[in-house]
Amino acid sequence: MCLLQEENIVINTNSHKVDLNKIEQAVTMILEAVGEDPSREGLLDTPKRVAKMYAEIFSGLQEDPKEYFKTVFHEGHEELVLVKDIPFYSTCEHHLVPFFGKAHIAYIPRDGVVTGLSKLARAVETVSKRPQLQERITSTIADSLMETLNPHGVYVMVEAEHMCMTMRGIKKPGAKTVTAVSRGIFETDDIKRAEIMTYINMN
Ligand SMILES: Nc1nc2c(ncn2[C@@H]2O[C@H](COP(=O)(O)OP(=O)(O)OP(=O)(O)O)[C@@H](O)[C@H]2O)c(=O)[nH]1
Ligand SMILES: [Zn+2]
Repeated sequence: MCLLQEENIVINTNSHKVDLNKIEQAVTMILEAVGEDPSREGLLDTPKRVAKMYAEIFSGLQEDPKEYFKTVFHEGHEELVLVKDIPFYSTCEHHLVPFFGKAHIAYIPRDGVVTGLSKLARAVETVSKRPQLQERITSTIADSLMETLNPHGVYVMVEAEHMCMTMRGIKKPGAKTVTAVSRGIFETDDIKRAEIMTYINMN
């Protein structure tokens, strides 16, 4: 999230600085390099817009998803909690094009300690807003939850379509990548894992 904009530096809530000037110069160079004329009317503000866009889509860099899980409630609930179909948009670190889809996050609280439901979605948002790999989104969320709430187990599944596989390269629109990470009890308990799959697939 952007707090301040002074001259050409955007300062995020985490004090991470994004140098808008530098991005603008780079975008101008890219436009020139591909044979465009950056001074034509339609492109005049493009470097500025792209710089603002990068500040937004990479705002999760140096934010820590674990911060969200400090919001806890003592509810005595020791059964499954699942927030599913959390939409996200991220950026493939290899090609800097989007990949997007849904995340499903499940955990079984220990000692009745639960976190706010929205915090699970906030963690997805933070981790997505970085140059990323789908596998890393999945494991970072699972490990952050394990380290902060110390639940009996965590299961995270991410389904996504990668535009580097659809609009370019191999060009396979519709191909979906599914990544899943099990921690704690979900690593060993096949029935508990199967239960989550049932809930995830349920309308
Ligand atoms: N494991 C993993 N691979 C990804 C992800 N996003 C993109 N990739 C892959 O990263 C690989 C990069 O391969 P390279 O051979 O270095 O790059 P490239 O020549 O552009 O590859 P092609 O996409 O096959 O044209 C590609 O196979 C992409 O599909 C991701 O989230 N996880
Ligand atoms: Zn890619």
